[in-house]
Amino acid sequence: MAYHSGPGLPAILLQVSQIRAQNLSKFYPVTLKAPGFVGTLRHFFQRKYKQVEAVKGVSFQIAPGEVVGFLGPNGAGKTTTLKLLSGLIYPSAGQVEVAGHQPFKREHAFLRKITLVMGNKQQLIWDLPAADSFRVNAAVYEIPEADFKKRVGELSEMLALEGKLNQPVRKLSLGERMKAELLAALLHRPQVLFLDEPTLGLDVNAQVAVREFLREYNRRYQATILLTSHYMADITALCERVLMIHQGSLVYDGGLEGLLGRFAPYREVHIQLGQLVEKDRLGQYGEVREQEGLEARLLIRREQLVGGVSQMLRELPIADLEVRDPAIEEVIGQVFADTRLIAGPITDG
Ligand SMILES: Nc1ncnc2c1ncn2[C@@H]1O[C@H](COP(=O)(O)OP(=O)(O)OP(=O)(O)O)[C@@H](O)[C@H]1O
Repeated sequence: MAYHSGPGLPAILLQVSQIRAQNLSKFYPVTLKAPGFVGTLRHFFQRKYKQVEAVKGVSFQIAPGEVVGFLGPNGAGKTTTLKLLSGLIYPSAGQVEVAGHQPFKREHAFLRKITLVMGNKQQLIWDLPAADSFRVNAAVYEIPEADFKKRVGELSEMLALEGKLNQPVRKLSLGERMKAELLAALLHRPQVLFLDEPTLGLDVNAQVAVREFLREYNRRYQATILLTSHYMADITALCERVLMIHQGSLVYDGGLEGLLGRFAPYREVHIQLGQLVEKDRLGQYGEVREQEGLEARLLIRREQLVGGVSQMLRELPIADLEVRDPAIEEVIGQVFADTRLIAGPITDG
């Protein structure tokens, strides 16, 4: 059995996996219907189906206590994978094991160990105070009264939600509501957290608060977290390792740094000029991304970097020059815009 060996992972974590997917696939049957009345009639008598291959032969393992980012463009298969891992849907093929259970069996012992939070769905009852919804969760998960009170106190302090739990959920701000959703989802103290866009739509301060809470929750309870987010700041702040999925297939499993190295076909060159140079002239050395006064930022393809930089130093009035990796957001955008980049082995090596 192969284990992930990402950078900085303590050796003890390499011995077991909390989440294991092996050739995991999910195909959804969808009906095909030609447009118009004739199409509807034909569809009524002779239904035609096609398979949407939402997840195709995905394999990975996640060790206890790891926080892993799950990246991919819209429709890539992230939510479907999270639903497979939390047992909401049955796999079409392959194996899946989470916390020692086969998720689709939905055993009580399994449900006590996991939670699934979807940023676009809510479980709290709109017209009731969050505290009342927490009571429902406590009953479902059979949490003893003393533990319940202790956990609500502890989590509401970590989430800075004190004083907010006794008013109807509809009166909370979006950020407070999301934090209350997290509190409800974590009352049974799950070991494995599947988080689908937990910061969706939140303002920057609330995003930071949720991020810090998740980091602290992971540290305090050694919880395993698999997290999707369209905000790269969530991923860079929380995850050393990322999985990237594209059109249902896993295209990358490794460190964030390795993702840059593998997928960024260019590097960023920041220059400080001694005197003004026209943009057209700068453009001869690379793609000018920004130019303001004497400062400019260019993208130069990796294979042309050494030659390009030496030429700039020879021909331009350069006062200072620095070569950096491009921002991870730009890299991801580039990967998804250019699918040729994602053919090849899955590795960060
Ligand atoms: N119940 C369903 N029936 C049919 N097709 C589905 C169903 N659920 C998802 N799909 C399709 O499966 C593919 C993967 O969808 P999924 O929701 O897993 O993607 P995603 O990566 O989570 O996307 P997003 O970032 O937009 O949420 C898409 O093509 C989607 O249209």
